[in-house]
Amino acid sequence: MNLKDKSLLESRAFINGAWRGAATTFDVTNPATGEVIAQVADCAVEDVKQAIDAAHSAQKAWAAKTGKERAAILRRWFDLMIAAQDDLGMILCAEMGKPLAEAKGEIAYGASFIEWFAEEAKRVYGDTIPGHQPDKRIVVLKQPVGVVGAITPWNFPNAMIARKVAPALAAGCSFVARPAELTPLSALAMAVLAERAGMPAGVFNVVPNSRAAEIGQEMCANPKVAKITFTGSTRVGQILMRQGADTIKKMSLELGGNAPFIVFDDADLDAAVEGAMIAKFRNNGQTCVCANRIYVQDGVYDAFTDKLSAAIKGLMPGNGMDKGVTSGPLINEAAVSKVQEHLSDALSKGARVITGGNRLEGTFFEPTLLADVPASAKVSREETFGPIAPLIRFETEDEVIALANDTEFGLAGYFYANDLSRVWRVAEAIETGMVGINTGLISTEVAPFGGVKQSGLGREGSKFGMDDYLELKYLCIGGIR
Ligand SMILES: NC(=O)C1=CN([C@@H]2O[C@H](COP(=O)(O)OP(=O)(O)OC[C@H]3O[C@@H](n4cnc5c(N)ncnc54)[C@H](OP(=O)(O)O)[C@@H]3O)[C@@H](O)[C@H]2O)C=CC1
Ligand SMILES: O=C(O)[C@H](O)CS(=O)(=O)O
Repeated sequence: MNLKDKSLLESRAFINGAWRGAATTFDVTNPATGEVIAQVADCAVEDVKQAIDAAHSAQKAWAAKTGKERAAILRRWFDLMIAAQDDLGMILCAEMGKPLAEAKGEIAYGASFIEWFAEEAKRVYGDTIPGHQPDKRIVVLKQPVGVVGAITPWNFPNAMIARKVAPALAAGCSFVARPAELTPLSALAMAVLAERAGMPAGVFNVVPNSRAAEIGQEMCANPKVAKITFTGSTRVGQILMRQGADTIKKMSLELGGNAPFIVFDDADLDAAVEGAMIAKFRNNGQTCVCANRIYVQDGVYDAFTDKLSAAIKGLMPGNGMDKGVTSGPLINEAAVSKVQEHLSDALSKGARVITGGNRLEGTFFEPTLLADVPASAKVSREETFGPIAPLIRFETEDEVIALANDTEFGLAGYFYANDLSRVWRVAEAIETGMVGINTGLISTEVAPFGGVKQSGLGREGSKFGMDDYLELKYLCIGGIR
């Protein structure tokens, strides 16, 4: 990697403000080439316990700082991340595979949460409530929950940590981050810059490791951990909830999705195609808010199919470091297998390939458009997490709402329509935490990101994002004469 600042490529753990190796290391490979790009300290449970102890020791002093003092450090961290955007993007592209431009975009997206919550840190307002008796005065305080344990996924190795650590630190919490084994380098680079920003020792800790389950067990069981924040599959979210039950751990969970993307007869088809391309193929289809199934109303089905097919043919899979590349590799063999499973299942149930459908070298896969997909196909019921766009034809609004909601997931949904009454009817009827209306890109730091049903608990980003890291304390003051 041709970095301007080579010190950003860190392979040690960051615990209590110090960099440390471990007894063993694990390899981090570039998914586009298979080359080993780093050998990273493989933290043991004992290391994680020490990180939790450090976070616990540091938290009270961190919370005792004023919101403005915490904000100043977070703001410096933001400034340093933006100044290092090119290097951080290159590290992210190398370990995760997304195209360099998209990786740099993720750095800006992740940094935007740090900027946003640096501002929110000064505005943790409580309440006063009129007393229920003449001598009573009531005040409601908001206080930080304490030590936060975080487990994050490989698909957004910078932004998924930033979206959690920023509100946590702004609220006065301390933080132990365990990044995905596949992509720890972005988290470690964030720690390099946190140290430079003047983050006190123990406030932010990063413990890379190759055995996620044991770290999750420790974080869930350790009484010094007040809260778990997790982004990943619903399966793992369920494991963490079970494990956290014994200590009533607070949980913020951003889990799996199965986003419907609906094109009505009155849609602007060119806008709908543009939105479908973003919602389906951003990060090569490896996002929890990707359009997983595309419903197209009868009257525009053929025209939309032709337009979308033409747009998909313009995508260029390849090494994310190369100019012009629009889609990187899938993250690993398991991801390729899931895509192939969904493809063959759909074809066996009558779907047709309009474009794509082939595995390429390594873990690259052609961006694929399927037509005439039945609602019973796996690709419309399970999260594909890859570059397959399945088209499902529908006739009526009621029919497509029922289809869209027929899933245990409820993270994001999208639809294109211009009739105002229809927009309100569908927006209110769709069972998701977030709805894109005439847009395929909804992720921003200013709005509450999160799902309903089995897509998670809590919200990240926006003014609501602080709530997950704060506790209400009710003061009842009596004897006032
Ligand atoms: N909602 C979202 O934003 C995301 C959803 N997903 C969904 O999850 C599916 C699988 O993706 P994947 O990355 O494998 O997601 P996982 O849920 O398996 O992994 C997410 C994180 O959890 C860790 N983890 C895995 N098992 C455990 C465990 N028992 N206890 C504690 N932590 C654990 C992983 O570690 P490690 O990777 O090191 O094993 C990783 O850091 C995707 O197909 C997609 O459906 C995935 C990513 C993001
Ligand atoms: O985990 C994810 O897929 C992200 O939450 C998607 S987004 O925030 O970049 O939309």
